[in-house]
Amino acid sequence: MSTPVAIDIDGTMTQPDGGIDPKLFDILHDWPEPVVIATGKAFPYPVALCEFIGIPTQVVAENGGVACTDDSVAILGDGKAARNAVYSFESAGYDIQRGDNDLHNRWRETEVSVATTVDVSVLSEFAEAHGQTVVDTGYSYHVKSPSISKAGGLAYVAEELGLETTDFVAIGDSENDSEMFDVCKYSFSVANCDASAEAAADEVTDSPFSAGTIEALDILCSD
Ligand SMILES: O=C(O)COP(=O)(O)O
Ligand SMILES: [Mg+2]
Repeated sequence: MSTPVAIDIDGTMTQPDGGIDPKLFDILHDWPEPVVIATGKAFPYPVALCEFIGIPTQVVAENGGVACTDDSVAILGDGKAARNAVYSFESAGYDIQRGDNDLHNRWRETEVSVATTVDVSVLSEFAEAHGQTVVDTGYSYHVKSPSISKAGGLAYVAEELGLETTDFVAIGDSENDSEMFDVCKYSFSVANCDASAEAAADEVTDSPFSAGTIEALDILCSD
C-alpha cells in the first residue's frame, strides 16, 4: 500500500559519503502519493532537490522554520533570537567554524547552523540565554527556537495538500526527525540513526543510510 511520505535528507537519502543515492531519484519520482522533503538544510536545497527529482515542491526546510508547496511559502520561525545567540557566542571569542564563505547560513532564514566541531555545551549556554535550543543532526548543530520543528512544518504542508500529518509515513535518522515521527501515522529510522530517532521511530530498518530508506519504501509498497 503506497502512502504519503515525509523524508529527511542527510543520513536518510544520502549514502555514507554524503551524496544522495541516485536510486532514490527514480523511486521518489514514481512514488504515487505525495512526497515531502523534510530537512534541516536551508530552504533552497530541498526546493532544488524536488526540482531535480521532478516532483512537486513540497518542502519542510530549516527544521520546520520554512515550509513550502508549489502554491505557498510559510516562514514559521523568526531567526532573530538564534542570530542574537550566535552573535553573543562570537562576541565572546568563539567561532561557528563556517569560514568566510558560509554556504550553510547564506540562505538560512529562521535558525543558525554551526559546525559540529564547536563545543556544544558552550554553544548551548549561549542558545539557552536567548531562549533557543541546540539540535544535533549529526551534520550540524542548529541553534533554533524550541517551538519550531519538522512536525510543525509538515502540518503546514499537509494542510496545503488537504491532508493530515497522520496520513504520512516519516523516514529519518536523527533528533531533528523525532517530533515529526510523533505526528505521523508510522515512522522508520534508518539503521545509522541516533538514540533519539531510534526511540521515537516505530521501526528501525536493517540497512543504514539510503539503503535503509529504500528498504522502508519497499516495505510500504508491499504492505
Ligand atoms: O542540515 C542538517 O544538519 C541535517 O539535515 P537533515 O535534516 O536533512 O538530516
Ligand atoms: Mg538527517
